[in-house]
Amino acid sequence: MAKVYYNGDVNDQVLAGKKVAVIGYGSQGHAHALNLKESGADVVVGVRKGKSFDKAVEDGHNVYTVAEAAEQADVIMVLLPDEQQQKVYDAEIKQHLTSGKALVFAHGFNVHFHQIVPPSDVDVFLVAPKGPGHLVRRTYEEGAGVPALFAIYQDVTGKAKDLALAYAKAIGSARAGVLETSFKEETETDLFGEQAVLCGGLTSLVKSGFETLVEAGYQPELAYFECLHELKLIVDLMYEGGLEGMRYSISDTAQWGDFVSGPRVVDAKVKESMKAVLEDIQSGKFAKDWIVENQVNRPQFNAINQRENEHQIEKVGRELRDMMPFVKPKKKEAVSAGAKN
Ligand SMILES: NC(=O)C1=CN([C@@H]2O[C@H](COP(=O)(O)OP(=O)(O)OC[C@H]3O[C@@H](n4cnc5c(N)ncnc54)[C@H](OP(=O)(O)O)[C@@H]3O)[C@@H](O)[C@H]2O)C=CC1
Ligand SMILES: CC[C@](O)(C(C)=O)C(=O)O
Ligand SMILES: [Mg+2]
Ligand SMILES: [Mg+2]
Repeated sequence: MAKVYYNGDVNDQVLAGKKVAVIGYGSQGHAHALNLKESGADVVVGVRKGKSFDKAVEDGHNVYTVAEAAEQADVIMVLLPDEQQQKVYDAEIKQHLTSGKALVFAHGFNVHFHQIVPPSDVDVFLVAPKGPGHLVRRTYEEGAGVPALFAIYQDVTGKAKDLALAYAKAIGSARAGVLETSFKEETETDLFGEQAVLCGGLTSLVKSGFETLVEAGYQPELAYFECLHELKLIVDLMYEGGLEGMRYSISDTAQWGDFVSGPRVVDAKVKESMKAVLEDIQSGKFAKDWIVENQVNRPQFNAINQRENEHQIEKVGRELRDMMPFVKPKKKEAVSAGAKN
């Protein structure tokens, strides 16, 4: 079994006396900055002026431009959108990466795909929570945490591993378990997971199920409950007890349908498609396409996003969720076009 690090395995002292700059105050940024601060770390936030900046000030942080934060920090955690990182790194971070500092990421995309080439005299590592930033924050507040991966790309000081683990502990992840990986493995598995299963696979499965029922004449509200709302309740059981734990709670009829119909829907062809998705990630094709899409101001991303938001399942869902205040996002985790913090 892989070595899993927990709080008791971590030497906190390596973070003592170091200033951490959290660059970006979105989904991950706000969670890291608040958790680090409450764990006793010396934190500053670096972000451009706007909603995120104002929110970071409101949350009680010392907030600077990216360049000012990078200049004063020993540990620089880059929590900007992947597609923005190279530009901001070149303009505001690179010149402040003096010898012996640490450059840190929550996802290996830019380093692995050579968009950012760090200088050879700094530590470079990643601490990647395996969950959305708002849950990194929420679970920390509840006394728990989101598991994380860490990977060392460069260890100049000889302390990179200790520092990565101390960072992971300070954001709450060592309460749940921290595993060592490489930049390559983290980047490729994270991209695969979100595309094939967690986000892309799931939204396509949910929409296909919803459309199949509605096109067959069933009520959209019923299709929403069956194919989307109840999913959380089923996934919660899988989260707590794996597939077996979930199957313990469902009826034997459902379990039989799971066994005989599940593989008819997600069949060998789907697995072939998953392999093709993985190959595009491994070859760098996905990364190249995404970088180019951003260079031309995201025409496809924006068009698909608009079409998705107008799908019938979203309209029905908004109406139904308005009637269920208890499913509303906690605090300010609301869906909005603006800052994701
Ligand atoms: N979302 C997640 O839960 C996870 C993300 N990650 C990784 O974490 C990193 C951050 O992602 P995520 O938290 O989703 O990012 P978000 O999009 O939620 O937040 C980005 C932040 O960066 C700021 N920002 C954007 N562009 C600039 C700029 N040009 N100059 C200065 N600040 C800028 C935004 O400010 P503004 O409000 O002004 O736009 C915002 O505060 C990525 O590497 C991602 O892969 C890893 C695990 C999970
Ligand atoms: C599943 C999506 C994710 O990889 C994540 C929350 O871990 C992301 O990039 O946001
Ligand atoms: Mg992920
Ligand atoms: Mg990801």
